[in-house]
Amino acid sequence: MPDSRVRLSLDTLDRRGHHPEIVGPAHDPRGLDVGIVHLGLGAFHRAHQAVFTEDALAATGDTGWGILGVTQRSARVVEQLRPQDGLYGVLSKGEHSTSLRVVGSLREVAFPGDETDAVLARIAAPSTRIVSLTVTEKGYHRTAAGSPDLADPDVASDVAALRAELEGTASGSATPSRTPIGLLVRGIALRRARHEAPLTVVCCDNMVDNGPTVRALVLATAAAAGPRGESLAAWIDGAVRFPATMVDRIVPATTPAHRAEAAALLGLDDEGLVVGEPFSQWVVQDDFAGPRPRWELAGATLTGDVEPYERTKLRMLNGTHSTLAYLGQLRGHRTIAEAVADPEIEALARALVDEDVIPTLSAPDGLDLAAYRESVLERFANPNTGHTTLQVAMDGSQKLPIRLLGTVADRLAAGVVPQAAARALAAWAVFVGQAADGPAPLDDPLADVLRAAASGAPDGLADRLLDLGQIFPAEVAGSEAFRAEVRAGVRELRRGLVPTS
Ligand SMILES: NC(=O)c1ccc[n+]([C@@H]2O[C@H](COP(=O)([O-])OP(=O)(O)OC[C@H]3O[C@@H](n4cnc5c(N)ncnc54)[C@H](O)[C@@H]3O)[C@@H](O)[C@H]2O)c1
Ligand SMILES: O=P(O)(O)OC[C@@H](O)[C@@H](O)[C@H](O)[C@H](O)CO
Repeated sequence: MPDSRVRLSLDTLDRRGHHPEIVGPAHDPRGLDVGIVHLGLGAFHRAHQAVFTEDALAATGDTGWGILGVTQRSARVVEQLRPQDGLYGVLSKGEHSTSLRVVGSLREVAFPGDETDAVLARIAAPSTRIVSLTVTEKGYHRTAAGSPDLADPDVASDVAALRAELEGTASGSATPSRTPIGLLVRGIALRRARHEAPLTVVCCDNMVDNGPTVRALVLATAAAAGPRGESLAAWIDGAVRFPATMVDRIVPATTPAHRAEAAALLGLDDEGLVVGEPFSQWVVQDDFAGPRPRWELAGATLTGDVEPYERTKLRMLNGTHSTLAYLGQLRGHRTIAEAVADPEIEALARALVDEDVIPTLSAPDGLDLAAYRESVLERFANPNTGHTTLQVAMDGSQKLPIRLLGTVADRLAAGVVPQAAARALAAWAVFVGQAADGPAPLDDPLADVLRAAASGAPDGLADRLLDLGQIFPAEVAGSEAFRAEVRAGVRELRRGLVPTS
């Protein structure tokens, strides 16, 4: 029996357990060169794009698509993965099955806090053809209008560094980058200065029009750096592509229990372990400036139009996920699986999908939306992922506009007041009110604003939150009928009922 105190690494890989449920890596990691720089080396990238990339490499024998993973908020992930030579396991937890695969496509890791020079050089390297991102919604540092938040000191620091680099006044080693978009634009500037090779930026965050959204942020950030920045923006406009994507796999935060389970299987400790459901889907707009991995050979869909997939997924899956998270929190359910097993919550989730969301969708490629709803609810019911309601509930100010408010705006424009969506927002409002009052921290970049809005007379809670222009667009906040529904939902929840429409 291998010693479970030994860490997974290239040197220890052949000491791993050989149970049938353990596979990988699908190729020899030592033979891979970096061709992708990934910004936001969280759990999701490791369980999703890195796995698709590894499978594509295994299918073609191509060795040019190893990944450099960049983590910007803290060096912790680098500390976990560098001693493991980038190797990590993905523990797949189905309702009735468990398997573990070791992934070897991640070849390098970096923390821009002290390695900005190295990351910029990698983005600029001719062998790099793709920069991908999963930095969470708040990682984009946008204003309510969607432009780069130039008043944010982190954004301002990257813009100042970019300006100095473009004007040749920067000296010594690079100013540490503090934002993903700043890092990306500075890397593209260096690439243009060195050889002008085209590049493709693949956003894999859950955002509406994620590719075009990142493109607009990149162009505006470049243009904010003075006349040379404007010239850079014009070059990017022609040389860099920003395909849209739809990404789907439920990947909860890894727990010590997951690590213990994987160590028992593998016979090696794995600090970089991630956990996911068996299901995985990736739809990518086939609009690349240069070569790309043959992800379609790994099961991805490369298509001309991602929008119907993206809208369906964000509104049906993510909108329902957030609804389950807030109602689940209010009714004491720790996990999403427990929340969806609560009949009253499930009834509201079904009403949300059937009455509010589906009328706003055109099914992609003939997808049966009722069957999709069932598959989503079934995935949520998987008790073995352990996805917590608290994790899904975090950052509501960033998620709700993407997941629910598009549905609300479309229904209001069609002359219908979406009652289930109003109840979902009421659940968020009561959750914010309770979190603001209680001992648990409110995990949201707008926590201070939310806390201020939550204080005051309880009867005005819904209206004070709906008045926040950073979250609610005028077409939603301006509907008195919709406000009345949200208020009614808050009153019912306060009486301890799950409101149903
Ligand atoms: N986990 C999932 O089930 C899942 C599924 C589909 C899509 N996604 C997308 O992937 C994103 C990341 O999910 P995850 O599970 O990897 O989360 P995670 O918490 O494991 O990782 C988050 C990553 O984002 C970076 N980040 C966060 N805030 C940042 C900031 N302000 N500036 C710079 N970087 C920042 C972190 O450094 C980290 O690399 C989600 O927000 C979502 O858009 C996740
Ligand atoms: O990852 P977040 O925190 O942005 O959102 C939490 C979940 O709703 C989300 O990650 C889903 O699990 C995912 O979108 C499924 O593909």
